[in-house]
Amino acid sequence: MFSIKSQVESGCLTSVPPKYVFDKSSSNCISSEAETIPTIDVSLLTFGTPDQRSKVIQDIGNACRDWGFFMIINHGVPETLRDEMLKGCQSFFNLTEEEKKEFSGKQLFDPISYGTSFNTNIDTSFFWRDYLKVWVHPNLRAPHKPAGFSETVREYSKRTREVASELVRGISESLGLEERYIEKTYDLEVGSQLLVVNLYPPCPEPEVAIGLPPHTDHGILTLLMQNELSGLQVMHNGKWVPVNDPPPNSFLVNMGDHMEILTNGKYKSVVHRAVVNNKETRISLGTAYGPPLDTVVSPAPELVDCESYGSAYRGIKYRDYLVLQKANHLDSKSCLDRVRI
Ligand SMILES: O=C(O)CCC(=O)C(=O)O
Ligand SMILES: [Fe+2]
Repeated sequence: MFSIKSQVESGCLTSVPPKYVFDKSSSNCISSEAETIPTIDVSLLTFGTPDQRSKVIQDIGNACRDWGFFMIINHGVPETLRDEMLKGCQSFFNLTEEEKKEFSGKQLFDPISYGTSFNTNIDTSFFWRDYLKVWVHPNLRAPHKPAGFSETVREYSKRTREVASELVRGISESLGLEERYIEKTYDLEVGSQLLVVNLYPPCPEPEVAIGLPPHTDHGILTLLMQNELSGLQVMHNGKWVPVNDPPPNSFLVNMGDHMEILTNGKYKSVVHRAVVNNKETRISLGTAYGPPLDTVVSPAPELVDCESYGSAYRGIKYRDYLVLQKANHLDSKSCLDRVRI
């Protein structure tokens, strides 16, 4: 399997090969309005006055309900660490194909896997994307190449995990639950954390290919950052909202399928996609937080309105959900639809 990076760098691609042509026609309506994606100052959760704290919790709740997606600033992850992480990822992808081959995982739960597209065994059209996936919690296993990368991955994973935990506490409160409710009920302290690095090389015909098709993320929430190039689009009120010019040093946060399951649909996972450009390589780094792999997640009883609707999703082991997602086409909310009651 050739990485798309090596194909682009071979200099032979003047058009998109047929295998990479992706039909966007079923849902390609780009929002023309200047939509404002909410921005949350997360430092107020820890350092704000009681009034500022309750206001920010309310803002988080509104952002989760209305968008399922928001940006965070003042999160405490140093800019130098973010830069170092981006450089480390770039250097990883710059290793030779021979060197990277060592990391091409064979199984879904291999601690490290390097590959291209999503699942080349079943993808009907390939995505213009190479990836590196690393399980960084509860056990950290990072690539031993390039030099120094594993230390950066360790530090980045630790610092982003702290931010995610803070956010989950705020989200718990925004639902009227005790601050640590979600964390305790779903054992998040020993939960899974999967780092996904996406590399999207320049594409000769960006309009006919896709970096990542419309999909939702499997975990509870995802923290995402990118190099200076845009490409992420978020589905909002039936239209794609391009995420251009996020505030400097911000993370993008999106609700995953397990947030939708555990809140019984109160906070929905958000469909998003990554488009490509014809100029430069875009890199994005997503960190997905979830429960331990063997935890069965079902809607929190406190959030199930038994009198009217009852549980909207059946309980499923996080591990089984991941298997289900990987065995099927990455396609909007199709995986979540399988656990809906
Ligand atoms: O590249 C992006 O902005 C999106 C990445 C993404 O959606 C993912 O890794 O799940
Ligand atoms: Fe995603």
